[in-house]
Parts: sequence; structure tokens; C-alpha cells
Amino acid sequence: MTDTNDDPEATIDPDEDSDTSAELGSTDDQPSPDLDDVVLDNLDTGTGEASDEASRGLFDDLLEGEPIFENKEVLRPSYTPHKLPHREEQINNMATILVTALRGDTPSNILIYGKTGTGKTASAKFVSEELETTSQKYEVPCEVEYINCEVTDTQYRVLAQLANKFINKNVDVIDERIAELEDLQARAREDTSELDDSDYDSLAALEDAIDDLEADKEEFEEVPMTGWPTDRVYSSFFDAVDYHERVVVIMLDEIDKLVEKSGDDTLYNLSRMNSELENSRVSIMGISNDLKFTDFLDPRVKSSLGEEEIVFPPYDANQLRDILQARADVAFKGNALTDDVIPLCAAFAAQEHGDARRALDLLRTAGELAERDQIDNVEEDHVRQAQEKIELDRVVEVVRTLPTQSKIVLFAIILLEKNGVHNINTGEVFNIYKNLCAEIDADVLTQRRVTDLISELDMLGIVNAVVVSKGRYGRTKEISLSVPTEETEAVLLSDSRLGDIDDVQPFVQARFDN
Ligand SMILES: Nc1ncnc2c1ncn2[C@@H]1O[C@H](COP(=O)(O)OP(=O)(O)OP(=O)(O)O)[C@@H](O)[C@H]1O
Repeated sequence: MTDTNDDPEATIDPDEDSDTSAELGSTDDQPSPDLDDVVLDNLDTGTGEASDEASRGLFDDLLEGEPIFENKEVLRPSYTPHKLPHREEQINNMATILVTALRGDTPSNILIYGKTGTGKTASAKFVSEELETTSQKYEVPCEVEYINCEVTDTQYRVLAQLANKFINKNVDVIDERIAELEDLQARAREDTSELDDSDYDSLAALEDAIDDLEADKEEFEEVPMTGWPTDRVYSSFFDAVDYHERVVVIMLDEIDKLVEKSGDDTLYNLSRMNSELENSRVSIMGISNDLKFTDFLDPRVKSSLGEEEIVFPPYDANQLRDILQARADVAFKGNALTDDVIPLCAAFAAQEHGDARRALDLLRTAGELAERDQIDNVEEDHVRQAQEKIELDRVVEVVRTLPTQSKIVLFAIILLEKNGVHNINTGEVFNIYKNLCAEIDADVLTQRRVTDLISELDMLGIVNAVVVSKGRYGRTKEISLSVPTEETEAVLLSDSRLGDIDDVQPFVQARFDN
């Protein structure tokens, strides 16, 4: 850490100042000018430089430390890398299917599967960008539209978003065309031979063409985000896509969320479009974490959508190392990472089902922790701290979004643990739970339902509930917390209903009540 207080004068303790002035002030035989000098000097130091030092220290200390990062953005999820190590096979498969579009034919629909963080979106976006660039190079009209179905999750919204994208593109194309024709018109007015090489044999024909384009433009009405009947939205989209010849690839990321929220109507409509389109062709690229979502699809949609399937397997620790190394080379300064950092991030993330997003988060967080410590290197310990921090953030998020009833059950378990109760059983939890509900005026669920909520908390990894046999007393669950008590309690108390409880001791005493 850089110490900005090099000047010993600047660190005068204000208490010392007042002592000094009081002492001097009490000495009557001291000439007054000296006294004034001393007091004013000290006061100046206190109100001027010292406060400057204080405000400078806040940011300057942080800024003066040699930054560890060269380009932190590269580690953020929003960054799309141009190289995707260990995804060559999947990228080539996608390209082999989509190259059909560059020949003007309809590519097969593609379904991409794989667990979270396996590079599905990054690879699909990479291929799409390449496809669009190549289509421009060869002047073959081919466009890719990306929709995140977690955000756009109803048929209406998907169709409206697509319709508006194509309407805007059509309007741009029309404007460009009108500008070209008006230019020709101006030249032809000077000299009609300008029309010889054009599709128009007279100025009147040219004018009609411009009027037609203006009329087309008028017809494209933006679809509002709510309010129209769905079939009107569909036909707007249909007309907009079919306005001119092109191959369109519609990328539906998190497609399972769309099906879960609003069934398979959208996919049914999109997959049957090609039989009716006259000028254009549509192909669908669906991306999903959930391998089972096609079980819920209409068999026709299922077979049409899954014409080609590409699986993204989880990364192993070695592959994650390569991915991290490639990013770290750009993200960090020269020797900022000690040797153990990347292997450890890769090992932790490999345990988390081979998730590259998690690996990158770990590396970035470890770097930020080292930066906060103001040291020049990221060390193994920063990665361990980062792992704990990310895990805690996850717990906080899960607990914060629990339904109130689950929060009350969890609070009961926390109160028991905090009072030194081990091997907590369901009956004890239920007794405290009942009293807490009464206190905050919440409905009291049955003990059976509370047992279910405890199992859900177990599945979320918040508590650990094991069934133990008590011999002739039957079987019971022994419950313990799997998350840090203090932090979890703080999150629960930030809920306005639970936060109202002032004194929790009486509830703990109630644990043996019936
Ligand atoms: N092979 C790779 N090389 C470089 N970076 C990668 C690679 N695979 C994934 N990533 C990075 O990991 C992060 C997650 O990747 P991506 O969003 O593509 O995963 P996903 O499989 O689509 O996950 P989800 O299903 O959760 O959306 C991104 O920041 C991406 O850049």
C-alpha cells in the first residue's frame, strides 16, 4: 500500500494540538504573537492539509497501486471472445449446417444443448457474426436475429420483436432504394439517356416506382408491445420477412423458457412458415440448458426443430485452463498471476459441472480481491477467497428470493443453531415456526408441509437434512445449516416481515412445546 503521509508535519494529532495550545495559553508570561503563531500554524495544518490528505487518501491510494488488470472487460460475461478454445468441433458443425444459407437455400433447424457456461451462446453468436459477414462479402442476403427467450418469453413478444426488427430493416432498405432512384431521377431530368441502363423506360415509370416504395414504407406499421391480436402480429412479421428475398436464421436462446412459459405455439408457427413464404426462408436455431424440454413439444414441432442437434459437453479442468489462460493473457498485466491461480480457478469450476462462466468469474473476483489488497500479484489465497465470496453471493441471492414461508422455516432453524441446538429435528423446527408465524401474522402450514419446505431447502443446498433411525422411536430428520449463520440471518432479517420481530429468545424457548 502506498503511504501518502510522507510528511510527518501533516500527521499532527488534533488532540495534541489542543493540549499544546491550552498549555501555551495558560502561560501568561509568553508573548502573545508567539502564541498566535503556534495556534494558527497548527490550526492551518488541521483544517487545510490534513483534510486534503483525508480526501486524497480515499481514491488516490487505490489509484496509485499498480493496477493488476490490463483490460478487465475481457473477463466480464458481456464480452464475446473471438477465439473459443475447445469448441472447434461444435462451431464447425454449426457452420456446415448454416453454409446452406449462403447458397440461398434453407438450412436445417438446429437445436443446441448443454449445461450452463459451456459456451453455447458465445459459439452461436460467433458463427452468426461470421455468417453475416460472409453473406455481405458475397452479397447473398442472409440475416441472423437473436432473441433471449428468458426476457422475451411469450409468443406475442417474440413475434412483435421479430416483426419490428424486420420492419426497421425493410424501411432502411426502402430509404436506400428511394435515395438511389431520386438520384437517377435528378440525372434523368437533365439527360433522359441516363435511363437507358436502368429498369425504367421513362421518367413517369421511375416516378411510379418511387411512389410504390413510399407506399410500401407507409404500410409497415410498427407492432406495439401489447394490444394486437396475435394473428395480426404474426402476419405483420410474415409480411415483413417476406418483403424481399433472403434467408433468415432466428436464434432463440433459452428456448426452454419460452416453451415453459407459453407452450409451443410460437415454434409451431415459425416452423411451418417456410411452406407459405414466397421470397424468403426461415430457419430456427434453438439453444437450451434443459435436455428434456422437447418432451413437452408437439411431435411435429419436435421433429422439425430437432433436424440437427449439437451437444456442448461440460469442460474439464484442462480445457478450462486453456480458456482462462487465453483470457488472462489479455486481461492481466504481465506477471500479475502466480502459477497456481489459473489451475485452481479451473479446478473449482470443473467441480461446478465444467462451467466457463464460473471459472471466469472466479478469476476476475480473485483479481479484484488482490487489487483491493493493493498487492501486485493475484495469489492462490485470493482464488479461495473469491470462491467463498461467489458462493456467499449465491446463497444470499437464493435466500433473498425464497418464499416467505420458507424464510420462516429457515429462520426457525437458524434460531435453533444459534442457541447451540445440534441435530435439530422437524418437531423442534415446527414449534418455533408456529410461534414465528403467530408473531408476524402469517398462515401456519401443516407439519407435513413444513417438512416438504425443509426438503426444498435441502435441495437448494441451504440446509442439510438427513433421515436417521431412532430404533423403536421411528425415524426422524436431523437438520443442520449448510450456509453461514450470520450472513443468512442478516438476509432473512432484511425481509420486512421477518425484520419486524424484535426479541427472538421466547421463540427458542418454545422449541419443546407441543
Ligand atoms: N471455449 C470458450 N472459450 C472462451 N470463452 C468461453 C468458452 N466457452 C465459454 N466461454 C465464456 O464463458 C461464458 C459463458 O459462456 P456462454 O454464455 O456461451 O455459455 P452458455 O452455454 O450459453 O451458458 P447459459 O446456458 O448459461 O447461457 C462467456 O463469458 C463466454 O465468453
